[in-house]
Amino acid sequence: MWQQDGVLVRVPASTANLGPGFDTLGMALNLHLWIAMKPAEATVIRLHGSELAGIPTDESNLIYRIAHSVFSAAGVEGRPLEMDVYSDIPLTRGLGSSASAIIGGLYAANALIGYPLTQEQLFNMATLIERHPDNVGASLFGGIIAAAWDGERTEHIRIEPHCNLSTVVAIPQFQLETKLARNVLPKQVSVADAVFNISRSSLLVAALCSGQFHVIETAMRDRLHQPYRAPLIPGMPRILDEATEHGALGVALSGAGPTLLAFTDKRQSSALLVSYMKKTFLAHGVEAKVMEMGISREGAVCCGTWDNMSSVLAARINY
Ligand SMILES: Nc1ncnc2c1ncn2[C@@H]1O[C@H](COP(=O)(O)OP(=O)(O)OP(=O)(O)O)[C@@H](O)[C@H]1O
Ligand SMILES: N[C@@H](CCO)C(=O)O
Repeated sequence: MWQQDGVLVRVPASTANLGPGFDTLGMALNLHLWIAMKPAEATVIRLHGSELAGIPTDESNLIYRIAHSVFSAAGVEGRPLEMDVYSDIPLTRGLGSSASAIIGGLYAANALIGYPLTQEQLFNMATLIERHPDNVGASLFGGIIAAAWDGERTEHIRIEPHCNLSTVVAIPQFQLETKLARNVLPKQVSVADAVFNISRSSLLVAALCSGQFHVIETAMRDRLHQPYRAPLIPGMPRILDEATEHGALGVALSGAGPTLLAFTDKRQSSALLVSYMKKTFLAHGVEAKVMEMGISREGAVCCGTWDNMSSVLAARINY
């Protein structure tokens, strides 16, 4: 049952909420985490690239612990693992790094023992760990995900992204932990704010399904989390107000932030938007990497065996 040659798994980053769909909407992005995993005599974890600084390389490693939860859920006796991990996804920026690690650990371990668990089981396990289904759903299934979680089970529908839809992301150089950005949220909201978000979120899903881009500006507005998180991110209110004047279809905080994500139409240049977001963040004292980023239609995939990791590393960091 164990794949002795090991597995190589690739998982996309993700953006959550898309404005009004707090803890509900997620979308996969073209930035990736790679995990090579195989059974070994003793545990060895090697991290590659500059994005994983500070992540533990002993058995407290999140991916390692998650892999063992799969063996236990599948009724398989756990074994030590040799793992190589490389990531393009910056940590604690609102691009779903923790969700990609959770999905990567679940998916790689399940592949390593011959796929005893279904995708739905992996999704339920991932949501239980992350406590909301938006990022993990997007990383697992790719595309755009609308999901609901009742504390045990998740239901989701995957929406195929429209062929003309793309994004620009502005990634500030500072970190913001999701835990901190959730702690600033109110415990209760008004009916007026709840209705505001339900209407925008419904409109956004309809727009994404039907390709009616003209409503995205209105449909990405939010009153449940962005106003409370804005003081943590200098420049955010101005960019949310003005980005559509510079070519964005709509704009929102990506996940818990600090990254901002704008939807764009591929048929139009996004150069003006990129320079506007960069300059505006800078005017508020924030260095940010701003770039066009495609939507990943593919979720987590097994893309080879252990040996194939060397070519991933050679291509990504010139080993
Ligand atoms: N590849 C990885 N391996 C192990 N742990 C990871 C990995 N990627 C992320 N993590 C853990 O997840 C933490 C970041 O999670 P956090 O939820 O704060 O941010 P995020 O997932 O990047 O952002 P968001 O949830 O807003 O999209 C890291 O500090 C680290 O503990
Ligand atoms: N929906 C989550 C995404 C970040 O993990 C939030 O906004 O807190």
